Amino acid sequence: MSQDELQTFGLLEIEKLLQSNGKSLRNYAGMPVPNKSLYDTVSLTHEHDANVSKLNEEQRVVYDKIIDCVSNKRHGFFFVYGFGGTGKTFLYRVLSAKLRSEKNIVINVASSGIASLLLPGGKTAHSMFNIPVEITEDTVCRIKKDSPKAEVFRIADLIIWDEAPMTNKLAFEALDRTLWDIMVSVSDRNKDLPFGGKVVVLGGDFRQVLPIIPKGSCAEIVIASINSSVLWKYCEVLRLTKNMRLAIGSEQSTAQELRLFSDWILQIGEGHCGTVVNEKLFVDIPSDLIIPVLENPVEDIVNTIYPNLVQNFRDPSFFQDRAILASTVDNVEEINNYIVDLLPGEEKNYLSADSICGSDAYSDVDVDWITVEFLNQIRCSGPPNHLLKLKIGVPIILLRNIDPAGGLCNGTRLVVRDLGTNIIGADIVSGSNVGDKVFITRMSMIPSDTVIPFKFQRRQFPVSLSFAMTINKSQGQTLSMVGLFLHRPVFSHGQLYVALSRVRNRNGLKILLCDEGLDDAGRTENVVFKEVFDKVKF
Ligand SMILES: Nc1ncnc2c1ncn2[C@@H]1O[C@H](COP(=O)(O)OP(=O)(O)OP(=O)(O)O)[C@@H](O)[C@H]1O
Repeated sequence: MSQDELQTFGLLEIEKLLQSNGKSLRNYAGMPVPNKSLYDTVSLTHEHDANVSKLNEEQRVVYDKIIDCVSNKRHGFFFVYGFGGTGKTFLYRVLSAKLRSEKNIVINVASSGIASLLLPGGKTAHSMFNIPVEITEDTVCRIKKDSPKAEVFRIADLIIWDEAPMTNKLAFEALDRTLWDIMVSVSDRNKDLPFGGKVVVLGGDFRQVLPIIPKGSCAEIVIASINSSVLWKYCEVLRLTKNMRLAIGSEQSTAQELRLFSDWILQIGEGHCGTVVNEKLFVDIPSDLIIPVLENPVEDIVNTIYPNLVQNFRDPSFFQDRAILASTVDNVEEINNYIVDLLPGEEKNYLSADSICGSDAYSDVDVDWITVEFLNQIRCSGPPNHLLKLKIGVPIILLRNIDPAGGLCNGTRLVVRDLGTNIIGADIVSGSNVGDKVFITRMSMIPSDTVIPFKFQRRQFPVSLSFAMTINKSQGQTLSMVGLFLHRPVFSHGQLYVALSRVRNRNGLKILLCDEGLDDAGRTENVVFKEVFDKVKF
């Protein structure tokens, strides 16, 4: 490589890092800029040309509408509504390749870290748009109008936001206000348009888990969804209904079997199958999917999903593609602790350092009363527990986005290889960087749990065991073997659908039902807030 090529290569790498943080070399006076486009326009053109002809009719309609808006500099707000496998990601990739090959700027984000890894140059929406964790009707994103990030949004041609239904509508409204503010200074014509006149494409599936509202009622959760937002009236819903995952590759008989399975899951997602008893919806589970309870339900599901655990435990691929899912954190912890105790090897216990945050005044809480021991006992969603029990060879899941570009985000699964005093070595087993060896250090985490009336921080490794995980945590994961532990039935919209749709075929699914109080053992409760579908207009 010549000196010039080397310099261009180095500058492009720096520019990529800067752009992933919403900045650019152009924002720093005196810095040289690469004399080539950040994207390899030739290979993007090839990628686009190879895939555009494969788009099915529905995908083509969406593609044409969006390209038309961007090419003619018209605003547009779309929702691409399709269940898993209908080719949303494929479509986003073709769109991004087309526009980037023509030097347009495309911002790809997703609500979760896992989904963002599937998008070209994807980031989580919260980090890309600096959306505050605590959000109200008046919130704006933390982006200054004269900042480099604002400049990127000013010139962006398309924003794609995947898995939109799981994000609170207030986050989209905050982005709308922020873009309005940025764009209105460019042209007055933007002042009456949503998102300041940008072309914005949201995507996802309303059958999946909706925004989390701690202890929220059906009405509260439906009202927090994007399709209850004031912005929704500007949105054009574009539907994808053809399952492309099944359409390609499978033999006829297998495809037929897969289709039946996929249709059953969709019916469950929409609340169209089952029996209503006392205003609750129950679904019959086919007997061949049920794990019989012999004595101890935990032992029964572990033996089914992790057969010959102690012998297979050293096989690096054993944990790669399987997990037990449960609806509550208590059940998840019970299963994880049961398994880790069974395994051979020295156990290492890591304790967190917990402390009350800053000098915030809590008018209704006596801070002196809050001891460290009390903080240690708090178990909340987000940070790990005070005590983390690990052994070499166990699977863990990340609880924070550490390095999304390196495949380390909230939801990435790993297998522990080294347990140091201040560092954990692990191999990535899911997502875009499978096989990479990484090191994880402790970090301070502040729970955003609004049920706790004060703020505290926990310094701990941002991981938990992942033999079992909550259904909500599994959204976005693809597994080949799933054991669904329904000791307590699901309690919120979309959970049963998400749990059942983690596997690609029926052979990979087993369900243990032991809902206390249910007379009929072959059934489980399903929760579907049908109101959320009523608000999707076509
Ligand atoms: N038009 C197409 N031609 C060929 N293959 C396609 C097409 N559309 C999608 N696929 C393939 O079908 C599979 C499912 O598509 P994709 O992952 O884009 O769906 P999705 O809607 O994003 O699903 P999920 O929500 O589960 O991620 C992928 O393997 C993808 O490459």
